Amino acid sequence: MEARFQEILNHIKQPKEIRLNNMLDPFFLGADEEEMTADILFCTQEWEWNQRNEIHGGAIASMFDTAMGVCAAAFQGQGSVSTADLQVSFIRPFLSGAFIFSTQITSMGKTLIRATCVAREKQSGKIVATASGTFVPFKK
Ligand SMILES: CCCCCCCCCC(=O)SCCNC(=O)CCNC(=O)[C@H](O)C(C)(C)COP(=O)(O)OP(=O)(O)OC[C@H]1O[C@@H](n2cnc3c(N)ncnc32)[C@H](O)[C@@H]1OP(=O)(O)O
Repeated sequence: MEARFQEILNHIKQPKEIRLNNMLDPFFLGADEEEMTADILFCTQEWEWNQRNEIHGGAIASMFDTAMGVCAAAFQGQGSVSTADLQVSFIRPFLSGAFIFSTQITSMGKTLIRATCVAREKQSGKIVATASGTFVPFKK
């Protein structure tokens, strides 16, 4: 399973051009295949700041999209996915540092893959945001 995650992360970070997934720089920490859970780390960067030097909500939503999308693709086993919907709750501001995004695939359906994700500040373990998302295997 680790090899599958690394393959997907290398694939989405591989292009030389400036792309959002390259810039967010997700780092795989670990996964449990039976439980369909995985942890992905993001280290905050200055370009993600808003006007108060917090991480912009759009960047946080992108981290959730990438974390859950990578998990959906990895546990699905082959190919890629598209995001059908994404809901985010911003609980505490993301200040500088590292954040662990823990995804749970809650349903691996015939057409839809449903996921939830909890983001915690690495240093304190405090929950800073939660999200849910729906993903569809990419058919093109
Ligand atoms: C000029 C206009 C420009 C407009 C365009 C720019 C748009 C930019 C949009 C953004 O990107 S904003 C960034 C994304 N959103 C967040 O980071 C919001 C994070 N969530 C919160 O701060 C609160 O949940 C929220 C204000 C939305 C709701 O208030 P609550 O009453 O539910 O929470 P509360 O005020 O009790 O704060 C929750 C926790 O956050 C902590 N907190 C809040 N602000 C903090 C802060 N600044 N620094 C450190 N901790 C902070 C607060 O201490 C508390 O910790 P504890 O539970 O441990 O006590």
